[in-house]
Amino acid sequence: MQNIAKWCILVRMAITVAVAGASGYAGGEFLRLLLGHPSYAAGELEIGTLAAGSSAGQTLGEHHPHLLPLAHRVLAETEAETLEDHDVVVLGLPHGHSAAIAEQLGPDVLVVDLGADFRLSDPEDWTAYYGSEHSGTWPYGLPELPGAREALRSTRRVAVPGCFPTGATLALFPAVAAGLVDSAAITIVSVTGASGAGKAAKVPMLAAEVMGSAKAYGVTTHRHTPEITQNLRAVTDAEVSVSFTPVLAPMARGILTTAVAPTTATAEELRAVYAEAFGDEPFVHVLPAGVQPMTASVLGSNAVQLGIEVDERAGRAVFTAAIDNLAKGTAGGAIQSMNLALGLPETAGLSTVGLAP
Ligand SMILES: NC(=O)C1=CN([C@@H]2O[C@H](COP(=O)(O)OP(=O)(O)OC[C@H]3O[C@@H](n4cnc5c(N)ncnc54)[C@H](OP(=O)(O)O)[C@@H]3O)[C@@H](O)[C@H]2O)C=CC1
Ligand SMILES: CC(=O)N[C@@H](CCC(=O)OP(=O)(O)O)C(=O)O
Repeated sequence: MQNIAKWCILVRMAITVAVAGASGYAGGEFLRLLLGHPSYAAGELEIGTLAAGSSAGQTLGEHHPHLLPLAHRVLAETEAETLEDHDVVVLGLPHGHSAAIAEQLGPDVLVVDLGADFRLSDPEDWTAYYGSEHSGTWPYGLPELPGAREALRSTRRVAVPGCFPTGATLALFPAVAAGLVDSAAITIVSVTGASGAGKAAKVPMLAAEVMGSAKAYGVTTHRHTPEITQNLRAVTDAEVSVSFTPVLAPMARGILTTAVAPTTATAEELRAVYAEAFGDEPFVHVLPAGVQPMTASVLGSNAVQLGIEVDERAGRAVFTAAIDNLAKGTAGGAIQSMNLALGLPETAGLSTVGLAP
């Protein structure tokens, strides 16, 4: 699979990509990024079937008027028959819908699942938080996690991380791996924009309800808690316990995570560990001491901005992370993993330049 890109170029065939859930936020953002991908511009990557659910038969332009070059494309039914015969199939479907499609796609097809179905390795966690039977576990699409990049290079199945776990994991794992924080007492609060809920959320997300107000939700029960815990357990033998609270804020995109854990380390010690972990990472930027990340700086980009401070009076490390939930938190992370799995440059089609103000 790694050589698919090379092979396609050699025989002058384009890599074909199908997107299910194309009418949704995540599918739409994946297409936006694909339209800016250098392989698409070079004619080496083609956008094939675009599929949806209730919107099948409508044009993409009715849902994503900003995706002008694809606006005329008619959305197909989401069935294995409409998606097979592509080199890459991206699934931007609600939870629980990916397995039935994926199992009908051949083992040579690179399937990139933007949903949660294949992220968790513990079936009990899955059933406890999602209430259905576990479908399985695929390589996790967070290349910055130790060992993940290597696994992604040789895979034909990718489980793209949840948007909150992306920011929280990157904010915490170097300190947890180095044993510099008490991983049994981690508290995470993430402020998120409304697009995280998907366009299907409708009523609780109407402008009248979201604008001018902020509200915690999923308190003590959010399904990203086991995903964050799983990621941190992968880098330490110490106990890991995470309390996670998301807060809905009146913005369209972006997640600002604040993760706090007891520490006896100094900020300098923590910074040295993060410099080592992320020094060669193209998308993760540790900000200078005293400078705090903000979501506006990363909007539309695949960048992750991290802040690292120690509250010496309280004996706690305070990590902050800003991502765009639809970019690095979903579609950008998916493109990054797709690039790795296809043998393309990892950063192709992905910007680190945000859209501000
Ligand atoms: N939004 C975000 O920030 C993030 C989203 N994700 C994940 O990405 C996936 C998509 O989310 P998002 O785009 O936000 O959601 P949306 O509600 O915006 O889009 C959902 C998409 O799935 C389609 N769909 C819904 N039901 C079915 C069905 N039964 N069969 C086929 N297609 C169906 C919809 O088509 P139609 O409208 O035509 O019915 C639409 O294209 C989810 O698993 C989500 O958890 C992951 C990380 C972040
Ligand atoms: C604002 C909002 O509602 N956000 C969503 C995050 C969705 C997401 O990123 O992740 P999944 O792929 O795991 O659904 C939520 O809290 O459920």
